[in-house]
Amino acid sequence: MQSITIRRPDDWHLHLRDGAMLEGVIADTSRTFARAIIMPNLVPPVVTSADAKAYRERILKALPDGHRFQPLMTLYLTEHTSPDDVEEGKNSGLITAVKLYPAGATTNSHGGVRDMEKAMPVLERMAKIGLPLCVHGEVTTPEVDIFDREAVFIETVLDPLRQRLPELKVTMEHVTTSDGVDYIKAARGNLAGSITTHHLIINRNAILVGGIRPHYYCLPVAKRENHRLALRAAAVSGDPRFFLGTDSAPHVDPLKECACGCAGIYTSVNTMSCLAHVFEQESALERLEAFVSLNGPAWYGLQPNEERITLSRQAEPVVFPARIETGAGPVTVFDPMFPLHWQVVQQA
Ligand SMILES: NC(=O)N[C@@H](CC(=O)O)C(=O)O
Ligand SMILES: [Zn+2]
Ligand SMILES: [Zn+2]
Repeated sequence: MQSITIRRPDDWHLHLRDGAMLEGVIADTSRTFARAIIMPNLVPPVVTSADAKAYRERILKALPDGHRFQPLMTLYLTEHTSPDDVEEGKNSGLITAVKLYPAGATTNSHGGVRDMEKAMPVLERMAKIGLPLCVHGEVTTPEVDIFDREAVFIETVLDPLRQRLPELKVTMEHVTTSDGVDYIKAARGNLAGSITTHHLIINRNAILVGGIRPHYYCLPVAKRENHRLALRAAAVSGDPRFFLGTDSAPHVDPLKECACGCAGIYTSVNTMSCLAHVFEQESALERLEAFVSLNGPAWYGLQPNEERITLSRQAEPVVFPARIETGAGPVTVFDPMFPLHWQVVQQA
């Protein structure tokens, strides 16, 4: 197949940041994607509907002329989040989901939830009104090995929560293990998972073999090859419970290339080219649309986009920039370590 036309995709997990970084990165998403779930882990985080409204306005203001893009806002769940504020945010159409970061799990998550008990009133309200909870599914207990944090989260936090509140819709974000894939597949409803572009492509060797490579470091950290293969099988299966959330997470290079580098991989620039490559390798190009354009809206109760984009396979490798320049500084673009031949040739 040399060309494929699909509904315009959405990104169900995206970090746009704020200020000069927001201005520098937004076009890389809005050029191709119609909508994205916007992560609330700013400094300070987006915790109230008023914060989300103001952030949404800043995003729309940063949007280049002529780009049609809808930011779907989330609130950062804290132990003090007000159930009424969350409900009002949902009713006004502002809020698409609430995000749970276990305290300390990832970038800018120190204000996250320490004691799940304290979050129960708001989680109960969300279950009642049908507002999904997006979770960064890793425990932060220092005794738990970083490669086991997702599996232990499922067992000790997620499953008990779902047993207690089966009506709550939960998105397990950036699934990185076969444990996560199996848990989602075994669920009898109200559970889905997003998968990033990079976790379909790299395993943990990318970070550590031949030298330490900070631009492949993200959270949850990439796992062993058997996990990557399980993620690929889930993504290309067409199973409606799996969809794209790029988790594209820009950090300026000096904050990654240092003694204690930040977690996050910036994939917005070449995500669709990488995904077409993966789906072609898996002989599943006809299911790319389900993963990037259909399964996500169905889960979030939205219509798929009516516009179409076309990707075509170029004879020569497509050249992407190694890094982009933003007003905040340079940001390295994800390098899949193989030539990319697919290119979005027609945007909506
Ligand atoms: N994925 C990452 O490695 N980093 C994200 C946070 C997150 O999604 O956990 C970030 O905000 O930089
Ligand atoms: Zn996360
Ligand atoms: Zn993220």
